Amino acid sequence: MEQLIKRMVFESYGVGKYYDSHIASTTYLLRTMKYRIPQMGEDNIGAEAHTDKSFFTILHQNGVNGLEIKPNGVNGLEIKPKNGDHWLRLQFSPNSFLVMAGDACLAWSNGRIHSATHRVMIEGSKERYSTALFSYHKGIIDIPQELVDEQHPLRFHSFNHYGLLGYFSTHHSDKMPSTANAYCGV
Ligand SMILES: O=C(O)CCC(=O)C(=O)O
Ligand SMILES: [Fe+2]
Repeated sequence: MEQLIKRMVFESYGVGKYYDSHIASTTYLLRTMKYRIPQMGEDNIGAEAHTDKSFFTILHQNGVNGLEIKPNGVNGLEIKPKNGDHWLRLQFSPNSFLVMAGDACLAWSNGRIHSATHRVMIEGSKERYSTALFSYHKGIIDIPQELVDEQHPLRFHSFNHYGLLGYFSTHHSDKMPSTANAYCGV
């Protein structure tokens, strides 16, 4: 599924010729999460607000909602609100998968594909389970020159995806909302 979506994205941006070499260097991490019901006195934050550092994340959940997306700054999606400072709770059926762009995709696309800020809030009386497939890239990710033009001046330099992960693990803080900008922003 990740590869199919990547092919669709690459082809829709007219850069399908880079797809094969990109896939050849793609790596994956599969992680399952259990969010238990908060005990008395605990807050209900399952995962703090963040953007993923992956290229893509594909999420599946056990029918218990809780994932919330901050629509602030989303371009071109119909969910753009007048006041972008609230959280949208996602409701997706137990047999669906959610595909989200991460910071590597944001940089690769020269800022055209948004990596949404999201968090997990646990409410109700059912434990939540989710499984996430994160895709990464071995080696350097180049920004396709076709995605740079007068309306979209170069925003990111070529970058090492594992380098971005390392940078995030040593530098992240609430005051630095975009790891991609800090690590490889122009
Ligand atoms: O459990 C979820 O739905 C999301 C988890 C998540 O955002 C993450 O692991 O990066
Ligand atoms: Fe995430």
